[in-house]
Amino acid sequence: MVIQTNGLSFSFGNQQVVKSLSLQVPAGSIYGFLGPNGAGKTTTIKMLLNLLRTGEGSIHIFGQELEANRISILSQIGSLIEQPAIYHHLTGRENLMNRAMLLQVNENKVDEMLKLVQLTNAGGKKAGQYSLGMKQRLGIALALLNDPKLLILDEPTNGLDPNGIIEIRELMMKLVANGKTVFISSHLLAEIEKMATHVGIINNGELMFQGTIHDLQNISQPLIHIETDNTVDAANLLKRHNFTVTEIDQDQLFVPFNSKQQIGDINTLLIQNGFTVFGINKQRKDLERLFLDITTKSN
Ligand SMILES: Nc1ncnc2c1ncn2[C@@H]1O[C@H](COP(=O)(O)OP(=O)(O)OP(=O)(O)O)[C@@H](O)[C@H]1O
Repeated sequence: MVIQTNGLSFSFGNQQVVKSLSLQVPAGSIYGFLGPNGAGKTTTIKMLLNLLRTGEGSIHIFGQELEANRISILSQIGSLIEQPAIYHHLTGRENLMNRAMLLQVNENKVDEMLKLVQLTNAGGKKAGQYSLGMKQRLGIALALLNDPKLLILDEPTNGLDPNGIIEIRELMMKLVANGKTVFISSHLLAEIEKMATHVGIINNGELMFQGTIHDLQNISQPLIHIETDNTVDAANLLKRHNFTVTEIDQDQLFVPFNSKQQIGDINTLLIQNGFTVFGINKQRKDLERLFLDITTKSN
């Protein structure tokens, strides 16, 4: 394991914001650390980077205890938390040159990094004029300059447009293909699902799920959302025809999605039985619904 925590906890005053977290991040993974705002992601990340002192529990990175091996461990981690530390009056290339000199990294590495994050053409432009996505990529290039084995990124896609998100995703995949391990936090399930190999889900400081992306897909199966003129009767009809109805309220009901054909079959069945179908469509589970499933399944 590249990161392994055991019973990791942290409190701000008497508010416990991280509760007995046991994270397992395998080498070569893109580990998506998923949770709503305020769940405790940034606090956890700060502990992993030794920016906050661990309350209780232990952190091992690269198989070594963090506090006792702080310098050697941190020198092999690249990180980006909150805003990237960029000088806006310098060009992207100058920002990298600056850091390269500090770290005594060969200048060649600067151009290599610009290329990796697709900023070669914009390298001569002032970083203050970069879009948010370009700034994030420059921040990642800065974090990668000393060739770390592990990259820890806190919500790197926050505020990015869809293109910016795709660029970050592609970059993560490239990094992992080059043998790195990436730990990336987000509050968006859809975003994490598209790039992660492993996922940890945190809510109110507690780890609610940890596993491979396939394990997650098993519990985050999409749903068919159906709106008709009589929800209760429609649900009963579907149940009589062996469809599972997972949720029902006044205006809508949900059936687990299996195939497009199944949507057509349900539509036909409802119409043939005299129902008016206002809407029928495939829907991904949002984080709240997923939490609900995880908690009901583990009870
Ligand atoms: N310096 C601080 N002092 C007191 N409470 C704090 C401090 N920093 C964070 N908290 C609280 O700790 C909890 C967890 O915050 P944290 O920033 O770790 O969550 P997060 O999952 O990263 O959320 P976000 O995505 O909104 O940053 C929140 O309730 C937050 O208000």
